Amino acid sequence: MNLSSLGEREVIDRIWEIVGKKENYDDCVYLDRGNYYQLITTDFVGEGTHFMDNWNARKIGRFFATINLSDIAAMGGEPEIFMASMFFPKRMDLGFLEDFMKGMLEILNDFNVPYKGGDLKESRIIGFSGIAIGKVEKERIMLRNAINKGEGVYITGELGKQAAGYFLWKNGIEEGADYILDVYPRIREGREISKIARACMDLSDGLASAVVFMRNANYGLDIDFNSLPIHKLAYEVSEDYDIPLEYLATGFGGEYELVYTSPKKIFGKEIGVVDEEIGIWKDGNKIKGEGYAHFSKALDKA
Ligand SMILES: Nc1ncnc2c1ncn2[C@@H]1O[C@H](COP(=O)(O)OP(=O)(O)OP(=O)(O)O)[C@@H](O)[C@H]1O
Ligand SMILES: Cc1ncc(C[n+]2csc(CCOP(=O)(O)O)c2C)c(N)n1
Ligand SMILES: [Mg+2]
Repeated sequence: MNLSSLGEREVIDRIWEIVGKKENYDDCVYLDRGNYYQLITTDFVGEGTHFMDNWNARKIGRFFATINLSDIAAMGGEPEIFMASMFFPKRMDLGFLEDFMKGMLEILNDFNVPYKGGDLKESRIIGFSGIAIGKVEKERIMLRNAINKGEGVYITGELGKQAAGYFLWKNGIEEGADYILDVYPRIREGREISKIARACMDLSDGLASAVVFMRNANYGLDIDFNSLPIHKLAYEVSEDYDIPLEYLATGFGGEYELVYTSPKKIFGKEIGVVDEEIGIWKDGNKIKGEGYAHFSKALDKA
């Protein structure tokens, strides 16, 4: 059986079956260190899947550091150190590596996170695997499933810009790539949000995936599509290329904004409530889809 007939989530379940014990899905692993939790997260980006070798290397570096720090932000934490393993083909120009490092360090410097080394290997494609370690006060940790009935659902930033960028790029408009890479770690927002909110995740795979991942045994996110903050580029791309706005705003992902539930708004916009009624609703109809999944054929068709 090949991986595309299973899809990303099923493959991860198979991994845990082999281990024989299942860890909770969350943005970071958290370890009890006495009076705080240590947060550990790893994220990989690779050529062909997340970027192409002719894209702006400095922006790829910024993107790479951002997506790794983003998982610390989603738990309400502060990043402390960063490490990176790098894979390069022999043919690659040193200039790409130099520009990549500049971009990566720009983001790390914004949060005073020291780069502590990693690993370097020859490979057929360019790839980067990061490890970010951070910490959060015990009473401020935010978990995906710690939602409570009656809380509001909120989001930082806008949806659909990266999806729009992807389809522009796919249609020959090279600048589309810059929109895909234009993300920023919501560490400062996460720190503020964690003073009040208990449930949060970052949007790597789209808002539809938050609906799947943040539900618990009793409640979930009840989201009103018409209240979503959608980037203007998504409206334009939806119109110009005849791609459903619902898909661009909820099904593609790559925004790395924070979705959180809370008794009150701290940052961003209210988009729904925690309720027994679960889903993203548009004019009485539930929007289909569960977000971006690796190994799936969805993007090939788009
Ligand atoms: N190789 C793996 N082995 C075991 N668990 C895995 C593996 N890859 C991913 N997972 C688990 O699956 C979950 C991934 O869920 P999800 O993709 O929502 O998390 P994420 O790290 O925030 O995402 P992303 O990679 O999209 O930024 C995590 O809890 C992670 O530990
Ligand atoms: C060339 C190219 N094609 C498509 C995309 C979009 N993209 C790739 S993976 C992903 C989901 C999150 O990733 P992950 O689950 O790995 O964190 C998204 C939105 C891209 N960035 N570059
Ligand atoms: Mg995450």
